[in-house]
Amino acid sequence: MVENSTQDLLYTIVDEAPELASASFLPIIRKFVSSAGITVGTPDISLAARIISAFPESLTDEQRQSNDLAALGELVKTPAANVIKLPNISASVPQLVAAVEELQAQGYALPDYPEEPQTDAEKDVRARYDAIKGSAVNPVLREGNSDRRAARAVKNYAQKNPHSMGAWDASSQTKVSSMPGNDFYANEVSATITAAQAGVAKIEFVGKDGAVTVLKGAWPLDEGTVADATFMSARALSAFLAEAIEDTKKDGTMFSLHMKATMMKVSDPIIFGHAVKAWLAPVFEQFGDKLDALGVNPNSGMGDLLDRVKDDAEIMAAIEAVTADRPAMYMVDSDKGITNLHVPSDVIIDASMPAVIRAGGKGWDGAGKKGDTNCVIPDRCYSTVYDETINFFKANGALDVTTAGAVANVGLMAQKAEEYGSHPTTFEAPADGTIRIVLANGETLHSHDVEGGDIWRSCTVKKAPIENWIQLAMDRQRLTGSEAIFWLDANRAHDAQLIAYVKPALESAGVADKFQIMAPREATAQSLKTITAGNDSIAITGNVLRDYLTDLFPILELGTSAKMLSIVKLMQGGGLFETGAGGSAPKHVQQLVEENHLRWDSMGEFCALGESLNFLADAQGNAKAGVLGNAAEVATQGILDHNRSPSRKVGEPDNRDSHYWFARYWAEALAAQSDDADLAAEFAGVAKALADGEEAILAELAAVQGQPVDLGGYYHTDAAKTAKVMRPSATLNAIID
Ligand SMILES: NC(=O)C1=CN([C@@H]2O[C@H](COP(=O)(O)OP(=O)(O)OC[C@H]3O[C@@H](n4cnc5c(N)ncnc54)[C@H](OP(=O)(O)O)[C@@H]3O)[C@@H](O)[C@H]2O)C=CC1
Ligand SMILES: O=C(O)CCC(=O)C(=O)O
Ligand SMILES: [Mg+2]
Repeated sequence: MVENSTQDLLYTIVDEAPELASASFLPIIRKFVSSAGITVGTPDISLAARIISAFPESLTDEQRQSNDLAALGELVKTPAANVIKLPNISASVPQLVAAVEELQAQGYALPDYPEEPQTDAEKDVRARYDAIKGSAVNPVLREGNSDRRAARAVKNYAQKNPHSMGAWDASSQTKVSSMPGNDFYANEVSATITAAQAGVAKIEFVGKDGAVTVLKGAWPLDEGTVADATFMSARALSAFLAEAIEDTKKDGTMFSLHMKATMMKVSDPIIFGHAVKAWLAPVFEQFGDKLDALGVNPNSGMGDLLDRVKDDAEIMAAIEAVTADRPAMYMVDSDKGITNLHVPSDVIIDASMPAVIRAGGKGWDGAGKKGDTNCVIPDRCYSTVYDETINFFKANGALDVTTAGAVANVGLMAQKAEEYGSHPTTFEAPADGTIRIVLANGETLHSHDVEGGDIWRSCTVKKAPIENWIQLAMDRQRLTGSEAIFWLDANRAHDAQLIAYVKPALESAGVADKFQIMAPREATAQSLKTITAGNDSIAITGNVLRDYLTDLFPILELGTSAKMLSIVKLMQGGGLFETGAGGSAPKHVQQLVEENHLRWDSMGEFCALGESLNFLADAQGNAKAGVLGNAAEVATQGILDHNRSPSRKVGEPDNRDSHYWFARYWAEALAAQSDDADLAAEFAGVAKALADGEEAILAELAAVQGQPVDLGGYYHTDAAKTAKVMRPSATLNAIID
């Protein structure tokens, strides 16, 4: 990516819906910013590109691609970084395998994903694929803490144009179920590394026979790092899941499981696998050996399992019998029979729980019927947030969007903070024994007795990111004057260590009276009360709650997290501007392919673009960039004022129409400003052409909808075919190109 790193602005190439949107929007951006001499690079961090770049030796010269993610990971550690980052796929194993198969079918001689690697060569292939799996991009790029909030204009728009919300009533049977104990919450221990303890540590497993296996060596722990260890008992988890299924049946509700198998790529697929086994327990008991022989891995989900056993009538009959006896199950797509347990990447807690809550506590069952659901979230570290939210709405009714205030977030995220950085230090205990952290000085920091199958993990967060996060919180509070709450639980080992950083920092800055420290449950209740009264709150949280709350509150307040401003102030001075707080919306691609309508809302891209251009103006003293940035903000406002966001339904304006309008408002704002006469003169012509072409352009965009389209791939689409689909207006293209 030598070439990208010298560009003024980097706009990432990703996957699925946001990438389709880029096919239409990027040419517009390029045209506008080139007038200010701003160059745009496009580092490719898509799942397909990351796979391709990992196996150069298997590919032809033409097929090979550079490792743009690694280069970008270096760039974000420099003040020069100015990156607009769109959401990308964090792949589960079934998605990774599907992407590899698609590339193979396109002629890429990639190795298969080895399910059970035996030889050294297979182990090497597996290690390369494992590095691509799960949340492999965001932790690399997020070299700063997170500032996510709704721009004022976006919030005003939502209050004036409330989205639909399901009603909540006190008789709702929807609830959250979590383990009573022996989970990550119960077993957590934590310490802050002292100077005497700093150095290269290791994680060891000690068997009952005293034999020591190093699970992770060469593990540097710096002074000031908060280092935790905890585990979830596999036995307790299985018992809990079996009970939760029975309990759901008694309630007459539907069973749903909410977790983050993508970001927590080691622990959560295992937990997910336990749920698959619990659901089909009698089948696993009776046919365990056969299932093994067929290569069934419950962690990959029911979809993979069914695919492997479909020709075995006996097993299929047993599955049918168990299913008939189970409660209803929460569906991802009831029309297609895709259940909650189909693949670990379909139900992702940050998006899935808010969707249930926004709908008034409702999910959809296999018959396509709406109903109450038992939301199973095994671990208690954060489940209390959802439990409290549900209790609040049962007691108070749904949020009134027209008057509600906003919850912004300041999230501790930098340098692979906390749980989301823990996959290299998460292990399934190989047998009964002890797992311990041994420090450079020989001291044992933490030690747990475990049983085979228990999920043990260590999470760390470094000192500089913690201090930067507290500073960012103080800045945001000072700028807004809002209520500000550190969501930290004094009774949780990790949080207690953070509180030991937070309290003295606030006191020495003389602002302790401006902040509160509350456990997640209490903070949830307090924040909901605050926004219900029409006031704002800042949630200052760790990395997991950053993720969860920046979907939960925006989805309740704005109807979607796609409209969020999502700024990562890089610790070395650069800027990373994420677009919205949501994901890559696979359902939107499906709709485009079936009926050529893309309902993806680019509001996140619009907001990020304005921020990035204004950042560039400051960083490079490029006044023209500032003029473009201010005009982009006016255009964003125009989209809101004139209701130009995409509609959900085929035949109505979609994502492409919104890009036309954005270009038009952007050009008009540039023509109208008086800070830069050259830009005003140039864009007066563009604005006129766009206005004159309005009727033709909108007609050309509307004409293509309603028919299926071919993108030449899913994970690795054909660029020419995609451009053809996403840029169907010859009149618009003639103005832009
Ligand atoms: N920053 C990142 O890189 C992130 C990546 N991801 C990845 O994205 C994928 C999908 O994740 P998932 O949990 O399904 O979450 P998504 O946020 O992609 O989808 C959930 C739903 O939110 C709505 N939505 C999200 N974004 C938009 C948008 N811009 N415009 C309109 N509606 C939107 C859609 O609702 P509806 O269908 O009702 O229209 C969508 O189905 C996964 O691979 C995940 O790992 C997830 C989060 C962040
Ligand atoms: O990295 C991921 O897998 C998802 C990121 C995410 O959900 C978020 O940052 O909000
Ligand atoms: Mg998220």
